[in-house]
Amino acid sequence: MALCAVMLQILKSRSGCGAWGRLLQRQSSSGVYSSVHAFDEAEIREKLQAFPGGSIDLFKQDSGIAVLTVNNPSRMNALSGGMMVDLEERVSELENWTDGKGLILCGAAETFCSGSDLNAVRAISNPQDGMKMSMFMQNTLTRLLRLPLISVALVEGRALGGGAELTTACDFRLMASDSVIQFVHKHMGLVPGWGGGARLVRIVGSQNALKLLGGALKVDPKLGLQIGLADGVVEDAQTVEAPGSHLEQAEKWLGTYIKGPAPVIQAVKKVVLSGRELPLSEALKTEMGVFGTVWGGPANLQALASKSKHK
Ligand SMILES: CC[C@H](C(=O)O)C(=O)SCCNC(=O)CCNC(=O)[C@H](O)C(C)(C)COP(=O)(O)OP(=O)(O)OC[C@H]1O[C@@H](n2cnc3c(N)ncnc32)[C@H](O)[C@@H]1OP(=O)(O)O
Repeated sequence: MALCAVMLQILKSRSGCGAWGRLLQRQSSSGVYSSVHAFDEAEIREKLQAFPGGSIDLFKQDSGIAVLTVNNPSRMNALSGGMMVDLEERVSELENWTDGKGLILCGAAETFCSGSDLNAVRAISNPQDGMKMSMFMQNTLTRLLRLPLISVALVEGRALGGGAELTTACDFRLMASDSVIQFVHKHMGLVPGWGGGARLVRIVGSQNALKLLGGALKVDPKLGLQIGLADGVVEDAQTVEAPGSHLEQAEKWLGTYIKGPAPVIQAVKKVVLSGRELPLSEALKTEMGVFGTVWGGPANLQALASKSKHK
């Protein structure tokens, strides 16, 4: 009887209508703030759209890897208000990409992102608007990190301020040899507001986060690797050792972790995501629900039929 109940839960979670299915759904496609928090998304969206320029470009590939590009090179890929809205829309598109497995977030013209566009920042430099932008960006970046895709930020050139925060909204970070990640917020009389502070603590620990924010330290690849902010270094395309462009190297690096069918890779991300975000008892239940989506599934049955050995 107990087994029947468990099976029922598995079947419910497969159809996405069980409690755990709902939990996962909520976790992956919702941000932090809603109308309950007096967050009026339409209002801030309209305000942000008054500051156009640049774009966020999405290129979904047959390989299951999408490339999301911050594109505003004349301003070192600073994020205009319009680009913030664009980013939210691209994240929505990715949430609905059933064949997706991986994501590379990069900047156009070999630099990552110089933070928010200072022209827009100057125009909305009052606490109320700042907090509304913070809620909007926290929602978007939380949803970016929660995508059922394994994501990597490819950092070339500079990732400054909000740009440094963007890098923390990916599962991994790869740095080009001359690149720098710098939380310059202190120099701007600010602290991170796009969720980058909270995420940074989880990535590098509170001691390192305090040093990076308090000192506005420049993180080069060596320091990045040392403190765990960087997960790898891409070689310059001109050097003999470099196996292709930075983007090709990032795709190859990511390829190791996304080999396999999309439902399995997405399940891997969901299990790690729930382990990262939920209390243990909830994470365990979520894991069981996700397990139910792949157990007896096509990839599982094929592997069982082929009597595979893992030598
Ligand atoms: C702090 C948190 C935060 C938030 O929560 O909103 C932010 O992100 S505020 C923004 C933080 N970022 C900055 O303050 C970056 C300021 N810019 C620089 O330090 C430099 O421009 C740098 C290092 C990115 C590049 O220096 P470089 O000498 O190589 O180039 P230029 O300075 O000549 O830059 C070219 C061109 O881009 C414009 N630019 C660069 N960054 C921004 C930006 N964030 N917003 C708007 N415009 C930006 C720069 O003004 C130049 O324009 P030009 O018309 O040619 O003078």
